[in-house]
Amino acid sequence: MAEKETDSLTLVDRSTERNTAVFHGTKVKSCSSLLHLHEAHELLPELSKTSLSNPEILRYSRQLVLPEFGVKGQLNLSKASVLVIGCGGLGCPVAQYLAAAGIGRLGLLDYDVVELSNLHRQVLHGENRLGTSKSISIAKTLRKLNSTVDYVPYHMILNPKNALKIIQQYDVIADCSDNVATRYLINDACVVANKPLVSASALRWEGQLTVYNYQQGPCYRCLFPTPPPSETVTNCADGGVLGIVPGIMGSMQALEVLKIASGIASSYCGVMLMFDALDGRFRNIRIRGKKPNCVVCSNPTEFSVLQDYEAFCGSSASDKCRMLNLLSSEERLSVQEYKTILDDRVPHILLDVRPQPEYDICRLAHSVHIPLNRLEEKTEKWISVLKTKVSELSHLQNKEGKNVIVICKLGNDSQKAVKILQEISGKETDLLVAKDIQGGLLAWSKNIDPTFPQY
Ligand SMILES: Nc1ncnc2c1ncn2[C@@H]1O[C@H](COP(=O)(O)OP(=O)(O)OP(=O)(O)O)[C@@H](O)[C@H]1O
Ligand SMILES: [Zn+2]
Repeated sequence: MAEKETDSLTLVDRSTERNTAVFHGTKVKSCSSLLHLHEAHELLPELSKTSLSNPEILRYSRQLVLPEFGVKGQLNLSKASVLVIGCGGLGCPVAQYLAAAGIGRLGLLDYDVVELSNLHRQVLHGENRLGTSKSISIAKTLRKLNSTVDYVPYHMILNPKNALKIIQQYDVIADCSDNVATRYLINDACVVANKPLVSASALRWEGQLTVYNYQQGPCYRCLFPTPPPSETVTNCADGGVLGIVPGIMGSMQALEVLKIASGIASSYCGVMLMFDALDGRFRNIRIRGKKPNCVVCSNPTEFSVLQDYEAFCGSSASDKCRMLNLLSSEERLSVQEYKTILDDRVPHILLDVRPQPEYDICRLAHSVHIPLNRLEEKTEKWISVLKTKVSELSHLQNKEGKNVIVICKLGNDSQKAVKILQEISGKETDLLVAKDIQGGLLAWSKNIDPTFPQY
């Protein structure tokens, strides 16, 4: 049987690929073909002229026998360089599969350090890496998986000053970042440097993927010329994410990077993959082509000075917790001031406006719960729920009215809630005096009660 299958390998196609073995995958029947690569190699010395070494042939054998990939694909991959920007939920699977597949050089860029809340999805780090650089952590882990890859960790933030210089040094760029300012920066630098950009995102139960600036396809700005309002953008810390979702999207991203780097075209130029993990559904949708008057790709040579992306997007490229400032300082309490209110037994209601799942995780025992989205509805039903809660506590009446102190996780949603309460209060005179707690429950845990959980 082994002999028969060895026969089915066409070993050298000298007319087109000198010194390169070409395997006719349609004839290679099963994974036992690994054996035959070796047998063939020993039997026919011509094969040793391939640029793949014996250990490489063995290591990559299962992908070498794929006719669409083959030795040529492997050699292309081994000469290719990929920059992974963001070493988090997407960056981990991207880096892992590219390293395993035998990419030549792998740039790993992230300014951040590993946190405990990263580990459910950022699976190349580990408990022993908490507080250490994410980019260096990935390089360390992957050196154990494939020591032949050239890993280049960059423990730094990608910014307008360094982006072009770094991106120019790589063949394909993978955007595994998590904020809009960085996405525009990477896009613009890729257009200027003329690099294909494989871009993915994952949040909650959903993922998206597409390839920009590739084969005359659109760039990110062609599709999204202006950034979304910063208050509408959510990150994983606020919105949540199931770890497997970036795992799936990052694997898809690695696949498209591999196809481009090995010389197989990507399937996602002008097409966007939409993944819904709750429904278990993948959909491919056609997206708009290049925008003729796109400010970057209509004239990339003019666009050589990268701009201030944080100002352009109205949001930071590094802060995980965006801090809103919707209230005046008189309308806000520090956690220390709130502690004094508790100690002095000042009458008040503590209104927690976090979503139900977060309230289920932890809460201050005396709090009353109405999620912000319910308050935002401002329907009669929810106003009356609020009024009932307040009136139930009528003995808490102060001279000025009834104190309602609002708390959330970080002190952003609580400000929005105070605004709504003020509006309601304006209509229903004498109802309440609303203030929020700066920094929310995270500040409470950090500054007042270290036993209170952080999440
Ligand atoms: N401009 C940038 N330069 C370098 N790294 C960046 C930049 N923007 C984002 N990143 C990195 O991209 C990664 C995105 O991954 P992900 O969203 O899974 O992680 P996270 O930000 O640690 O998560 P969480 O929001 O739960 O704290 C982060 O590690 C972040 O530090
Ligand atoms: Zn464009």
